[in-house]
Amino acid sequence: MRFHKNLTDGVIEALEKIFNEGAYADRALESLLKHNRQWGSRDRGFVAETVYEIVRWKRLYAEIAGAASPYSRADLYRILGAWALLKGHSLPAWPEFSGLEEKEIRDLHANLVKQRKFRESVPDWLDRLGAESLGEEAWTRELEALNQQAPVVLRANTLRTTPEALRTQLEKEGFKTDFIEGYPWALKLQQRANVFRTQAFRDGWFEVQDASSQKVAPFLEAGPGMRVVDACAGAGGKTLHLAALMENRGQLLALDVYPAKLEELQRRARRAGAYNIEARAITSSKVVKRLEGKADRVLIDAPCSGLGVLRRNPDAKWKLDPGFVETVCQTQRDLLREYSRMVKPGGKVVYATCSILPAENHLQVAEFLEGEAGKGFRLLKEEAVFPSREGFDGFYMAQLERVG
Ligand SMILES: C[S@@+](CC[C@H](N)C(=O)[O-])C[C@H]1O[C@@H](n2cnc3c(N)ncnc32)[C@H](O)[C@@H]1O
Repeated sequence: MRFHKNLTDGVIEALEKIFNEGAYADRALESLLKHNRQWGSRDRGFVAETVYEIVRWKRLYAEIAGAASPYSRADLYRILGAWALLKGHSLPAWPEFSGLEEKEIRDLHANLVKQRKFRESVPDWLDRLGAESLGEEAWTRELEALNQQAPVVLRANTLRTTPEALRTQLEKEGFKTDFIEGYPWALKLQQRANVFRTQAFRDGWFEVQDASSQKVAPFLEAGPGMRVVDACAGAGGKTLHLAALMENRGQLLALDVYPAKLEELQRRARRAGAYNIEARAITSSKVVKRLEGKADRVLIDAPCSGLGVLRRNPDAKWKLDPGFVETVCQTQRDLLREYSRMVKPGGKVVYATCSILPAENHLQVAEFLEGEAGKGFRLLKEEAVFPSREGFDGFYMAQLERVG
């Protein structure tokens, strides 16, 4: 591979924003690519992949490069150089890479990877928390899986098409996909690509949605004609799937505390041809109170640590802290208690997270069921999805029935 200075400068600019200014990796990249429209698709691919690789393996490469936060440009270039040498690329004779010796770097690497926290690049606190929560062996396995690059998975929107017709259409547009056994609406791209420019996307034939995430809406068993509340709807990943499963019939209320997310949801709903969705911002506790005992189904896709989706958001490793995990657990506790009341007797609630931590998952549900608010509920089924086993994101879902 030949390095081009304008591209490596772009990589360094994005890393500075992500590591030193706390920018989200996807946003930093989006803005960089927007400002460099002259880059061709290969160049864009190089920049995006290099940034994500370095974000994913930050701790390992920073240690090898002897760089400490906040990183100077010289630090970041040394990190980039160490990454490139370990990938087998030869470095151009630029002053930014001077002093980087391949043998020395390989020796340092061989030594560091003996420790999981360097090999898998995680902060100490997270490594401890994961090992304490899941056990050493399971945590090692999950961390390794969470550091793989995620495949691009689409969900065929059955309000507009079928998985088979979508596959044919995408092939016509130059994108090869495979069905995934056990995931009826999922198509996996054979090669990573930007599918948002396709006619199929513009026509609302699919959403990009990980295979594990596609399990959540069916878990709620919502059908046409029901009154369904998606209590933490965000930009609507699960809401759109629910609308399709409800065949556009019945009422689907999408709630969230952030109106901007709901606006995005409404844009997506129009494209998807989902017409039974009503988006409502939670501006006060009254919004939820008025719905008490009214819904046939309630989905609580709770805010969480996001530890199950680190493959997609590797920068979360560096942005999370123990305080955030504690706060989010408290929020989950509150939401489970308050939002479950929206379901009517005989109705069902699904509590879901994209985390693999028991404290956010089955322990949270067990605590709810033991408490006062959980007295009228019973657990019908639960499923924990682990990236090492399924090859997709980590998720958890529990289906509860209101019996009293
Ligand atoms: C895991 S995300 C939901 C993702 C979304 N369901 C999807 O499939 O795309 C959690 C959502 O909960 C929202 N949230 C946070 N606090 C909330 C609260 N108190 N009540 C309702 N929603 C909340 C966040 O804004 C975020 O959109």
